[in-house]
Amino acid sequence: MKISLNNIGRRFNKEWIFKHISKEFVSGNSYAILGANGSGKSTLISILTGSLTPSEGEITYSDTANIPVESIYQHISLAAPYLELIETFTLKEMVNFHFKFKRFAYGVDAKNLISILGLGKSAHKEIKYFSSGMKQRTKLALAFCSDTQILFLDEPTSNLDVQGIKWYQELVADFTKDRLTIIGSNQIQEYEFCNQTIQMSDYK
Ligand SMILES: Nc1ncnc2c1ncn2[C@@H]1O[C@H](COP(=O)(O)OP(=O)(O)OP(=O)(O)O)[C@@H](O)[C@H]1O
Repeated sequence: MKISLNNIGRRFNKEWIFKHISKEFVSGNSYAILGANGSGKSTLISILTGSLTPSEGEITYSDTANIPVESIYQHISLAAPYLELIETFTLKEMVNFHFKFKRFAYGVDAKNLISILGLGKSAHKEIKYFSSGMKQRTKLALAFCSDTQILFLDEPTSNLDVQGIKWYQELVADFTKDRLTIIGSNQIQEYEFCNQTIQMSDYK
């Protein structure tokens, strides 16, 4: 899988957030999109996931053939602060619902996903009663454990404690092989495994 950006720029009203990004993102690699608060990391991720259009430039997705932007959602997983879980579902219902649309990664099923999460005791608790860290773990586990070629993580360790960060790093080791992983971050512990970095300040 390859995502190609050709001279991409995005503005909101008259303010250009970034300009002239030309870059290829290729499976088997992990990319960290880095920059200060408000520098445009989440905006770039929204363009890469196909949920926001660029103001200028072209984005193309290709595997064995080109994939139209309207279909790319089938190939991606995303965990991000602005992506909400369904609060009235229990954890078990949330997992079952998510995997109506995505397949489980190799070797994972609903039962051991909840065990990977370490939330077996909360399987029948509604998400609205979860702490912010429990919600973040749930978002991450759903994204990592889906059988998708592209994994997007925006601020993946927000709300995680020290143990949670270690748990996140174990998921990275277990579930990013052969995938295209793209992380929006300004925390080293989230992206130190990435072999490529993109600095938003280079595109102002
Ligand atoms: N829908 C929108 N309308 C207007 N401005 C927007 C919109 N979305 C984002 N912006 C602006 O774009 C800029 C980049 O925001 P973005 O959320 O991409 O930054 P970020 O690098 O992800 O920040 P953070 O590290 O704080 O999450 C900010 O100035 C923000 O106000």
